Amino acid sequence: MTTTQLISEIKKKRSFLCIGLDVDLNKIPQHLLKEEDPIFAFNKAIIDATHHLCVAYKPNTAFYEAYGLKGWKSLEKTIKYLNEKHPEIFTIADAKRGDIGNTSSMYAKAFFEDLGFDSVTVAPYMGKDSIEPFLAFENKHTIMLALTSNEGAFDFQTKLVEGKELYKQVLETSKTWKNSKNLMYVVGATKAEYFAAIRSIVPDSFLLVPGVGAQGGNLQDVCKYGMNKDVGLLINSSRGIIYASNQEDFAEAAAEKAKELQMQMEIILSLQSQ
Ligand SMILES: O=C(O)c1cc(=O)[nH]c(=O)n1[C@@H]1O[C@H](COP(=O)(O)O)[C@@H](O)[C@H]1O
Repeated sequence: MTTTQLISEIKKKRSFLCIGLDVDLNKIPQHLLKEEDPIFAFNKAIIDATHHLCVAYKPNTAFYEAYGLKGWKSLEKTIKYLNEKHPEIFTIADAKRGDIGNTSSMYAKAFFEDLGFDSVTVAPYMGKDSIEPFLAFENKHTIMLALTSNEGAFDFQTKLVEGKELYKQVLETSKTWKNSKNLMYVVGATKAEYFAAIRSIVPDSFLLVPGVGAQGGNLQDVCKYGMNKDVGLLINSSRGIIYASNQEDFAEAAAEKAKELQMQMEIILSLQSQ
């Protein structure tokens, strides 16, 4: 999917919500465990109930890898279902990969070609040659960690390197890489006070913003400093939406939570256009 298509979908749906499909068999309604593929059954019900409210889904691969081959098959079925039924929805493989060049090329093939995701998350620690193999894919997007939502973000990302915070160095350097137009960045919703500084370095890039909901990030604060002329934000919530109920009504409960966020986004978008 191109960035232009993503922007037009945001405008159409009046939403920049991304729903995280982080499926934990201990948290899903127990009646689903009777299904042949409980993870896919859960995802399908969530997607069917929420697809009109969001513009992206983000399965975090850890939640599938943890169940071995079965889990990977559930991930495959989920992305296939999304691509066939909702090709207008942006898909993110949250895998946080990145390795020496030839290995990164294989990761990129796995997520972009074999599975058919629109994007994949990567970690920048190994530098340029670990990220450029992902960027080489046309109309695919590489979402690089910039300033993460967790407490450990302060261990390295905000430390001064040659007089400048490391996350700023990462953002600036990444702009010099080949095909950097295919980059998006992860910035945690819990770090709202950093958005203005981040936008001054990457004014036009999309930011994937996790940390709203279960981690306590605030949507209004993020939008105030993080939005650009194209919106430029994908706000992710995983547990806050998909585990709204663990009973038979789980999909409707998830849709209600998604609707709450979408309505707040609609208000923010209408204020922005005034
Ligand atoms: O790359 C991510 O998506 C990510 C980066 C980050 O800084 N913080 C963060 O929480 N995430 C992911 O975003 C999701 C957040 O889930 P909830 O806290 O349940 O909404 C998880 O899949 C995390 O792995």
